[in-house]
Amino acid sequence: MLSLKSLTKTYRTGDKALVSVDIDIPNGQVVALIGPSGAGKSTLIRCINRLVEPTSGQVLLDDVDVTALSSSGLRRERRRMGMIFQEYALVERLTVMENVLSGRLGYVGFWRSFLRKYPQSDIDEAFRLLDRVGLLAMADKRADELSGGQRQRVGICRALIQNPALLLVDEPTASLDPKTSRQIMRLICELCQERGLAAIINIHDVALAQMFVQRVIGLQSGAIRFDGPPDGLSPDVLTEIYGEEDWQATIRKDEDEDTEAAVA
Ligand SMILES: Nc1ncnc2c1ncn2[C@@H]1O[C@H](COP(=O)(O)OP(=O)(O)OP(=O)(O)O)[C@@H](O)[C@H]1O
Repeated sequence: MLSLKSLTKTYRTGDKALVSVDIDIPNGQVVALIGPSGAGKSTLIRCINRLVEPTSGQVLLDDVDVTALSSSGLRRERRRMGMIFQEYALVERLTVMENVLSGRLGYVGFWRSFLRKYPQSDIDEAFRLLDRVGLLAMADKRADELSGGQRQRVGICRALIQNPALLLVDEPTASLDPKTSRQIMRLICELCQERGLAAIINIHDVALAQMFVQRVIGLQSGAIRFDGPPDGLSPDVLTEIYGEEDWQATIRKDEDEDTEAAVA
């Protein structure tokens, strides 16, 4: 379980990026974080693993107070938080397998990591994960030979091989075409369910979020304006989060769901 308690971030510039945010996310639940540019979505994700230091409030992951950890304790705890990025953050000249195994760097000792010599159990797990995401045949390809969707699958494997308790996902589909975006969202949600993993996905595409997650949190000016199931995103709610707009075309309709189920 992830609990954010009165999480607040004010940058040195005076920008109030988060204002007393309270969220509980049980294991296995995938949450989409939506909101306009500047709402505080990236800040929220980065405060959870303290890439951005919160100004006040608490982050509790399975009763560990992440906000109270020393730097060595924080390093250990970050292993339990897998991150998936918009731009994949792969090492281009390394193979798919090496990129996946780099997710284990926080666990292996200095010499093993320096020599990139991983235990056989890690290598076996990397093969299992690549098989799960449909990339087994590509294990020896260089990362720079992959498509965007394939790269994101490698990024997903690298996060999962950490054996995390939580996935922090920052705009995973922003660089992908619509079909690949759906495949990646579906994959992330399935994997979280299979592994009982909690996840927060920062996503701009409201309709895509509605298709796949059980819960949506809408941020605006650093505060939560909506927290509920995807079908609760009415035009009024979207107007409160984003401002005045014709929302009918954005809100997902039941017919879309039927089409999606038919092509899946
Ligand atoms: N390093 C920083 N220093 C000062 N202010 C910052 C910093 N990073 C973000 N901000 C401010 O904090 C607020 C929230 O920014 P944040 O990047 O978290 O929003 P976001 O919802 O992720 O936006 P986007 O969707 O455009 O990525 C904005 O007002 C932004 O200008």
